[in-house]
Amino acid sequence: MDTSENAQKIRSGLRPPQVRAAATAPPSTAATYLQEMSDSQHNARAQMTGTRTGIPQKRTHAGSISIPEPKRKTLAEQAGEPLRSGIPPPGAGLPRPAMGVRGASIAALHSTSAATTSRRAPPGSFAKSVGPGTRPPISSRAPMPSRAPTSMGFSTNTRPRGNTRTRPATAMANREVEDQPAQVDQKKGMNVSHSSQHLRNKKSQSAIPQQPGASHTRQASRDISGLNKRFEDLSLGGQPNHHVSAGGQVVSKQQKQQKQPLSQQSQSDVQTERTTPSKVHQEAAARCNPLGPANSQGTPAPAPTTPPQINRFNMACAEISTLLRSCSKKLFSPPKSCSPTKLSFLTKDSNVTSFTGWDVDGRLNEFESQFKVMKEAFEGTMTDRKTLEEAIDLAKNRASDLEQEKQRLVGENNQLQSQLDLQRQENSSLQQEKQSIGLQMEAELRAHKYELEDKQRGHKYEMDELRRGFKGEIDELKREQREALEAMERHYRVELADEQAHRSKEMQELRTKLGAEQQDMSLEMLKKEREVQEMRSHLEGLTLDLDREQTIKGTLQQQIAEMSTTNMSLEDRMRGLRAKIDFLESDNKQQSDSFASMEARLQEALGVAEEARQKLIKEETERRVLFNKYQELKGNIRVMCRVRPVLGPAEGDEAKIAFPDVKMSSQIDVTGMEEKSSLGAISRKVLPFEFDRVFEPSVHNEEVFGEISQLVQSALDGYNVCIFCYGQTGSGKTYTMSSADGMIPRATHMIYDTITKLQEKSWTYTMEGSFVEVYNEELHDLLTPGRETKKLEIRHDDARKQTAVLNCKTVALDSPGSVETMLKQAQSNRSVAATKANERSSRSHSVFILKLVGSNAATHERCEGTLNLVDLAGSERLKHSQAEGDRMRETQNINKSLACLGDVIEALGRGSGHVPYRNSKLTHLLQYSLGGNSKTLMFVMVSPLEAHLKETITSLRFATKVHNTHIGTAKSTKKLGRATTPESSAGR
Ligand SMILES: Nc1ncnc2c1ncn2[C@@H]1O[C@H](COP(=O)(O)OP(=O)(O)OP(=O)(O)O)[C@@H](O)[C@H]1O
Repeated sequence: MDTSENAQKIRSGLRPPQVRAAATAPPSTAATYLQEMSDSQHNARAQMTGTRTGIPQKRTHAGSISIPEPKRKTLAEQAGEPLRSGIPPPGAGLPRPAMGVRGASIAALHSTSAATTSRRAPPGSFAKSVGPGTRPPISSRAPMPSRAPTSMGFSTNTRPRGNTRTRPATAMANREVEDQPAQVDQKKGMNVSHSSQHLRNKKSQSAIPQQPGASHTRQASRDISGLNKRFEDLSLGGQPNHHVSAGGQVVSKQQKQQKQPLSQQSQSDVQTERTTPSKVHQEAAARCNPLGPANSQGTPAPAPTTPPQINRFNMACAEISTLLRSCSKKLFSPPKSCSPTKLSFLTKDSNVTSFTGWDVDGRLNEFESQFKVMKEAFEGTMTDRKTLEEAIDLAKNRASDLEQEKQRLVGENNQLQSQLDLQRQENSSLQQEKQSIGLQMEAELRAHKYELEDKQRGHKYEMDELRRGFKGEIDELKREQREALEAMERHYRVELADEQAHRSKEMQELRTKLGAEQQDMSLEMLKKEREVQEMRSHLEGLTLDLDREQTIKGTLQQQIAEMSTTNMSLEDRMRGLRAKIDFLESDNKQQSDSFASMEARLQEALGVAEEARQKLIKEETERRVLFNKYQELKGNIRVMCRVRPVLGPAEGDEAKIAFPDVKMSSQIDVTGMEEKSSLGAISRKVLPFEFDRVFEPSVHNEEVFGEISQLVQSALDGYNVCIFCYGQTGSGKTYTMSSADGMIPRATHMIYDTITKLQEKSWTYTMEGSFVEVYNEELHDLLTPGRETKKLEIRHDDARKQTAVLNCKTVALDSPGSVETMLKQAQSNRSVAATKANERSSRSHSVFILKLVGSNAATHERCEGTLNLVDLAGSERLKHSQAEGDRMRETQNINKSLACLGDVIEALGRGSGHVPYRNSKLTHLLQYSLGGNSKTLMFVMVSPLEAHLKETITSLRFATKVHNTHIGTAKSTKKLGRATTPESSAGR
């Protein structure tokens, strides 16, 4: 065996022999023993590892095996296997990183050597210790008398059953005692503590069997233990951060963290150094040299707090210790018989005949080479020891400082511990107090709970008592309430019945009253209907009477004509008779007879004529009565409307005025102003107005007068008649009233005609006219020039129901031409008065007063009537006045007079006892022509222009208000000389 092979074995886990043992024991014998012990140990450990755990092994350390161990072959089986020479190449089992031995624990080294030499070795390794040949007899293996018959029996010692002491004292036992904790620690991944190492040393010492060379072994063990102890003390004293493993190897904290890879690295280093044994010395020198190149070779640097020389020294010591331990184990191993060299493990299949025996020389040479290497390393280490003593001293000083710090900390710790004890005592007292309070509270809670339950029971009992008590009271109250309700119900039923009876009685009374009222109303209705029927029948009778009278009149006129004819014939006969008388005078007797007959006939004719005249007068009286009644039936106040024509295009647009009532001509529809609704739509309403007669623009004054001629006749018959023309300026009032063919001339002409005709009936009339103006509530005589006029005063004759104006000129209208003269004079005077105002006619009321006084010589009747033809001021001044001074006064007076006229008409319509005639000059002047026996006609004049539409509507509304007024029945002012009135005449 060469040097490299020895070095390889040293790094693979073979322990260097103990120095003392190596020095004392014979080299050959010691080498043989060591080699045999090592092989046996490897075999036994391999078997032990595989059989003891029985679980899949994993490599937790450099020497651990992580793969399942194959089934252990028996020695007999291994003996039959072919011999395999040499140690398996490194890394044949598991790959191992290349690492140095530094930092690897001794246990790891042990495991590594066991794994590499025994467990991982091929069966041929057993041949090195056992040999492939025939196994020597057991007696030849005297050094292991107490060993188990087979290696399997060794596995029982590996179990922690405490039978290691009873195991036969063999080198295997010693190895077992040393390796087992290390292996366990390796499996746990822990470092072996100082005490455990010390204990193992003791165990190993106690486990050494009494065998030859035991004293040397014990001495060597003590030396190694002492050396380890010194190294460990050195490590502990100089490096607090380092621990000593089971083999005395120093492991830093950083190395702990890198334990696994370091272990693997150490394995790799061992494998590497097998091939280069010369590096051992170099490494040892490097380890001893603090400034050596060890760190530069990738070795993990020690902790910064540890001097590098100390680390290297510790590692070198650990390596030395490892080597010494290996040697000592070899020394301690019991002597064995020579192991067969280069033989396979002995198995049942082994060919025992080929066993060649034990190679003692080879093993001895190997041991010697190892010893030399170890000696050299030891010498180098010892040299380094001296170099590192100073570092050790420093470490000791550091240890002393740390010891002082430790003492201080211990003191503080004791102080804190005492405080902690006090706190604990206090805490315990508080806990006790808490417990006592808790108990007290529980007791109080229980007491309170019991008290509460007692009170609840008491309250429940009281509640039951109260409930029972109240139940009776409630029943009593319910009964009383029920009785009260029943009493109230009876009472209210009685009241309800009374109320119903009372209401029924009232209903009955109301029904009776209502029936009576209905009957009264029915009777009233019947009475009214009868009155209407009577009126109608009376009207019909009057109409028939009128027709009859007219017929009679015609007949009488015819009779008169006939009588006139007869009279003429009679006169002719008289003339003939006179001629005949004359003839008879000549013929006396004959003539006398003819004369007498003729006289008789004449007297008869005169009697008939007188009778006819009397009848005619009587019929005229009856006609007046009937005519007045007819006028009364038509109404004492009438309203007629007249629309003037458009004079030309210069006047502007024409308003939309319609006359829908073609037959009666009593309605006028005026399309009103544009109105804008809330939605913005523009519309115009059609406003209908109804009057007694409506005259279209095409109607002339002649036709208009035909309607008022009856009123003129009434005036001739002795009634007061008032005809107004109301309307805005330019509507045709003056045209209607005072124009050449207006109402005034036509009335006068009619009156003249009528008077002439009435003369036949013994009626003679006197007609006087006056023309006044009401301006600013003052009367002005239009027939008197302005400078000559006097203040006019109104005098009323209540007896005659006539009005006289003092200082007013009255013109006797004895001819038709006198009326035109009067009208022209009035117009002339009005123009003179209007010198300061161009529109005087529009701002004053003109009143033409025509008094008619008639007398009937035949009947001695007398009648006095007044015809008032009034041209009112323009009505538009009512609202549009913005005048000042005189104009404003004019306007105010016009408004006042027109308002008073409306008030008077309204009062007359209501039948009020007081009629405000005196509120204005106009109404005061016309007092006896408005109401009473008077007859009133109002013409509302309407302009056809769109521009005057608003005033037109206003005028029409005013006229409608007047039209709805009914004035009492007119009475004739006729005074007969014999107190004959038309009514009395009619009655007759
Ligand atoms: N029915 C008609 N036919 C023809 N022309 C008429 C008619 N009515 C009125 N006129 C003419 O219209 C004009 C105004 O008429 P008139 O003067 O009568 O109005 P008025 O209201 O009486 O005036 P004022 O109020 O100023 O006295 C006159 O020129 C008149 O000739």
